[in-house]
Amino acid sequence: MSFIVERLTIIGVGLIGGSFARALRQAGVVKTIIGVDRDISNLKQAQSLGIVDEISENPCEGVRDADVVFISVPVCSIPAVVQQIAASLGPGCIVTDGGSVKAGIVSCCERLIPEGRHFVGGHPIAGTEYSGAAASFATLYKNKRCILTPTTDTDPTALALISHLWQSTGADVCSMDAQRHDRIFAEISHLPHMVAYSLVHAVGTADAEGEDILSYSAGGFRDFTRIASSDPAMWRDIAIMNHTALLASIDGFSSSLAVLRASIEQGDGEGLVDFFTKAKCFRDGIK
Ligand SMILES: NC(=O)C1=CN([C@@H]2O[C@H](COP(=O)(O)OP(=O)(O)OC[C@H]3O[C@@H](n4cnc5c(N)ncnc54)[C@H](O)[C@@H]3O)[C@@H](O)[C@H]2O)C=CC1
Ligand SMILES: O=C(O)C(=O)Cc1ccc(O)cc1
Repeated sequence: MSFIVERLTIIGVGLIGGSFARALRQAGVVKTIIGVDRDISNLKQAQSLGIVDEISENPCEGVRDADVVFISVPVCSIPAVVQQIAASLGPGCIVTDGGSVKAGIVSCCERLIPEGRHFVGGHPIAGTEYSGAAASFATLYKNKRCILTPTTDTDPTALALISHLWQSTGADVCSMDAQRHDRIFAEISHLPHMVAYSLVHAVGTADAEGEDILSYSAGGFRDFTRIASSDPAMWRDIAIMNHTALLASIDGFSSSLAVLRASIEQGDGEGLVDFFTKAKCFRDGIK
């Protein structure tokens, strides 16, 4: 077996960190995996499930002698974790992350990483509405995209190693500018989560007569709103950190909804068919 990495530390052994560990272990490319998490019961469960070999509640202790550190905690906590561990990173150590927002994280973390250590921003485009180590699984990243967001300061060897690790999980790796990443994912991921949360919120609170409206939900409502079961703290952080791009996406969505509302108000059947046909074409074109 040829290891690419001797010691990998995962800070935040939840769905994303736990799945990264499981996939790399299955691929046989990492020798020892150390898990760090502030939730000790989650951490012990990760160890008993064989996701990590060693555990620590102390991030500075956990990263000692690590070759690679993967940070998979909610996005607003990522720079704080990097600040906490910075002085404990050994020479040549590569720090990377799996956060859903990139520009703020990359600029903060590049500033925080000491000389001779490296940072590479990343985001696997795969997940579920579940959280915690027990929800993780080895095939989460198989045939899914993973986006890396290098800058002109990124060390090419560090970038190549992180890319190789993600490829070992079965992911298709590509690189993109962090600002562009945040604009794209505001539209295709963050907006849909906001719409799903607000739809369920609206329908749930519209039940003034106590008619238990939600109990009548059919497949369409359930399919469309699955992601509204996602972790609220994770989505609070994403909404706050990507607020500029997300507000622009919400405004675009509001305009689209206003066009639809006007067609309904005016009884404009042709306008409605045009609107639905255009949307159906976009949807049917997704591979
Ligand atoms: N859930 C999803 O579908 C996806 C999530 N992401 C990103 O991955 C990251 C992790 O998300 P999940 O794995 O879903 O969350 P999770 O809730 O399953 O796991 C996060 C873990 O981090 C721990 N944690 C939180 N703050 C910490 C801190 N300051 N120090 C140490 N441990 C801490 C929690 O106890 C938890 O075990 C987030 O940044 C999220 O934006 C990226 C792609 C998909
Ligand atoms: O559950 C789903 O379908 C998701 O969309 C998961 C997801 C959540 C956040 C990301 O940054 C990427 C993927």
